[in-house]
Order: sequence, then C-alpha cells, then structure tokens
Amino acid sequence: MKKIAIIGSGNIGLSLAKGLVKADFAKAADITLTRRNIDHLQSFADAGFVVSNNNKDAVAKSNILILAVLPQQLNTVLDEIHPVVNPAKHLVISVISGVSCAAVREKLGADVEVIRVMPNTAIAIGQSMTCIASDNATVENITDVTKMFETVGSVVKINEDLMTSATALCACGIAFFLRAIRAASQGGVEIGFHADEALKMAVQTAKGAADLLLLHGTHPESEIDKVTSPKGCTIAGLNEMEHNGFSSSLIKGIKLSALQAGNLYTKAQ
Ligand SMILES: NC(=O)C1=CN([C@@H]2O[C@H](COP(=O)(O)OP(=O)(O)OC[C@H]3O[C@@H](n4cnc5c(N)ncnc54)[C@H](O)[C@@H]3O)[C@@H](O)[C@H]2O)C=CC1
Ligand SMILES: O=C(O)[C@@H]1CCC=N1
Repeated sequence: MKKIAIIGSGNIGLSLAKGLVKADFAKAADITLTRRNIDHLQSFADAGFVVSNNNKDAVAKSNILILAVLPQQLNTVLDEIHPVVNPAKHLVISVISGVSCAAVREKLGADVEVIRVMPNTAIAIGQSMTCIASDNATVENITDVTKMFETVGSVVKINEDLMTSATALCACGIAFFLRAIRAASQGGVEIGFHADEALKMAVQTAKGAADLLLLHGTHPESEIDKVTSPKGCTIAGLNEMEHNGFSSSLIKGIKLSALQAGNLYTKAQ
C-alpha cells in the first residue's frame, strides 16, 4: 500500500489531497499532510487525513513524497528531511515551480528519483491539466505517477526544460481563464443582468466553449467561424476586443509568467 506525504499543505497540496481521495486513488488515512501550523488543517484531520507539523516523521512513514512548499521555503525543508530520505524507499514528486529535479537531488542525494509535476488547482475536482517531467526516474515510476495524476485530470509528459512554460500555461492558466470569466460577467452586468445570473451565464458559456474544443477536437477559430455571422454582432464585439489587445495581452501575460516561473527559485536563493 502506498503511503503519501504532502510536505507543505497549502493551496495546491490540499487540492491534490482532495482530488486523490475523491478519485479513490488513496484513502485519506494513507495521506499525511504537513504544515507548520496544523490548526489550519483541522477540517482535513476531521475528514480522516493524517496531519502533522513534523516533516521528518511524515517522510519516515511514507514512500511517496510530494514537495509542495513555495520555492523560497524549499531549501529549509530539503535540509530538514535529507537525513530520513532513502532512495530505495522514497519516490520524490515535486510540484514546485522553477526548481529542477537536479536541484532537488543536490540536497537529497544523487540516487533519489525525482519527478517534477505541474498540476493546477482543478485537481481538487479531477480536472487538472498536469505536466510531468523527470531526468532520472525509471520508466516504471514515471508510468505509475502518470497513472496517479490521470485519476485527477489529463497528463502530458514533457521535457523538463518546458516545465516553466507548463507552469504559465496550465497552472497560472486557471487564474487567467477565471479572470476572463469575471470580466465577461462584469460586461453582462453592464448590459442588464444581475451579478449572480451574469456569472452563471458566463461560467456555463466558458464551459461550453472549452467542451466544444475537447469533444469536437477542433481549432478555436473553426468554432468561432460558426458564431460570427456576416455583419453580425459577434464579429463586431470580437474585433473591438482585438483592437484593444485581447489576444496580445494574454500572450504577453503568459510569456511574463513563464519568465517569472523560471526565476522563482534563483530569486529566492
Ligand atoms: N497554487 C497553485 O495553483 C500551484 C502551485 N504550485 C507550486 O506549489 C507550491 C505551493 O504553492 P501554493 O500551494 O500556492 O502555496 P501555499 O503557500 O498555499 O502552500 C505552501 C504551504 O507550505 C507550508 N509550509 C511552509 N514551510 C513549511 C515547512 N517547513 N514545513 C511544512 N510546511 C511548510 C505553508 O504553511 C503553506 O501551507 C509552490 O512551489 C508553487 O510554485 C504548482 C502548481 C499550481
Ligand atoms: O503563482 C505561482 O507562483 C504558483 C505557481 C503556479 C501557480 N501558482
């Protein structure tokens, strides 16, 4: 039976824990959640998770270690757990942005298998887009970790040098699309809807747009062509958005996020 320790149970660590249990990949009792102040984890303890502020103890009792602290908190954690990490027993999964597998091994030892994983917060509801990379894990362990994250969304295996790009597009991407939905609902209020109904309409419309692409396997522009009637109102609105930099601002934001993701760990040193 796999025992999982999530070291650093904040936003993404807890989303992952919820998702793995919801998907029946693990039982709550087999997941140890660590955090410095465990008072914040009471609801998880009530739900059957093991909660602890002792990282070394959590590592010693587990075989899958998921590192989920902030980049600037990582070195302290690695120095702390290093004495109890055993390459024959532990597989290390890091969701930390901007930190290479090699950098984790520098602290934990050259023989430790490290897999870098970039999920997003939709993992809590089994809808993550998760990217996976490793430079030293066995095919068997990569396959197992792929299967683990496939229980909570879609998985794409990528080269490690694209991990910061994956962070921007997929992990930060949740915030980008949510802001787009909020903006659409605010537009809806200006044209006559109450905020709650405008938000509901914007959310379902966004979901419909994403599902069209997923289910039809089409390119966005081909679906857009079906909406834009000649001389119609869609093309008028769409072109106005483009004149104001809609696509350009998304592209520029994603590029800046990717750059920042690559600098998070080095800036923290
Ligand atoms: N939030 C997101 O959507 C995503 C975050 N990530 C990455 O996951 C990591 C965590 O991000 P968030 O969850 O957003 O941050 P967060 O700040 O919500 O979570 C970090 C947690 O680590 C805990 N922590 C700090 N030092 C600790 C220590 N010594 N021992 C045990 N716990 C400790 C903190 O109390 C906090 O609960 C970051 O490296 C981030 O780059 C990756 C993908 C998505
Ligand atoms: O904003 C951040 O730095 C983290 C990494 C990806 C999502 N949240």
